[in-house]
Amino acid sequence: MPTRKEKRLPDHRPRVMILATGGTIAGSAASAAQSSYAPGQVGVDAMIEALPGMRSLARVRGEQVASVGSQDMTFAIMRRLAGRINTLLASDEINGVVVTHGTDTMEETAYFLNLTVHSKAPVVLTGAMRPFTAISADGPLNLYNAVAVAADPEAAGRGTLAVMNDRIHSAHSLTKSNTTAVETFISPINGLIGTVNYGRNEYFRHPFRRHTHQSEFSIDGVTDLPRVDILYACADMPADLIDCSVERGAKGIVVAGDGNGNMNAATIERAAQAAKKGVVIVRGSRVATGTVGRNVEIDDDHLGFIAADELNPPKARILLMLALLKNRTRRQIQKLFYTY
Ligand SMILES: NC(=O)CC[C@H](N)C(=O)O
Repeated sequence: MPTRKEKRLPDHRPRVMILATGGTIAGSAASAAQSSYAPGQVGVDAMIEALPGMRSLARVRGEQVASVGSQDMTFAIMRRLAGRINTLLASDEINGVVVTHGTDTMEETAYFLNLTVHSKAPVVLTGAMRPFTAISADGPLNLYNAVAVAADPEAAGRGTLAVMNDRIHSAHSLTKSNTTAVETFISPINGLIGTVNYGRNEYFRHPFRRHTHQSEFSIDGVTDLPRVDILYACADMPADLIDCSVERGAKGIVVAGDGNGNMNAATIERAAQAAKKGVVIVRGSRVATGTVGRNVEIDDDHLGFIAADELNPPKARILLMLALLKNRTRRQIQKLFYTY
């Protein structure tokens, strides 16, 4: 029996746009076995040229949106990406989009796009842990697999995805778990969306939370996002970090709490005062797995805090920034954390 892909005639191949932003996938080192390298050096056309086999999956074009290591990713670039993807997918000329991206903040851009792209068409982030020039570079196969998923109608309606190391992750669950290993990405909350093996895709589930075409968030006409800081909790945390953020103009603070979103008594007191003044305090966790629930050891109802539920601190920050674009009550903001 011929497979679905073998039956496709060449001129019926789906059209996939690769939007490149830099990262290790475009990284270059002086030699093939060298741990120091510069991310974001190889252009999108060179990456496409290096993978002629990709053309059997899709008609592929590329655009260079940025050339940064993703530690330098900005909301300005994310907004530009979201705008370009919305335009491309509204035109019906593109069936799916791949975004090449550094891995450091891939989960943040993936989650931002999950909330601000309004289309069912596949949007797939990918990257690499080894530079383009390395021995056993992982980028080419990741890119090949990402194109296979972006070209696949079965990937549609599953929100923004990330394809790394043969795995398909949802933007909601994806997180980086190792500083250097190729198997760095995990989906610890709701599990994997699927797997992809040399362009053969298998899906296990749809994301449980709202995304993309169901999202109520829009960045049309938005030039600035409100400042939201992340404060990392630890034993004997200095409580005046809260005051510093408020003084610098933060409209919201996500505390990467210890354990189940905890912080010491002094920080709770300063955070409660900030909350009374209108700053939105979200309790997340510095722990990589598990959720943060309301009113466990901290009385959120009384203190006016929000629980991050399934979102890690950087994603909680993004949801809060978008939520603060409109006047919303604490109750409404908490509901967003249960919804997205
Ligand atoms: N593996 C990577 O992509 C890390 C490289 C770089 N720090 C980035 O995030 O772009």
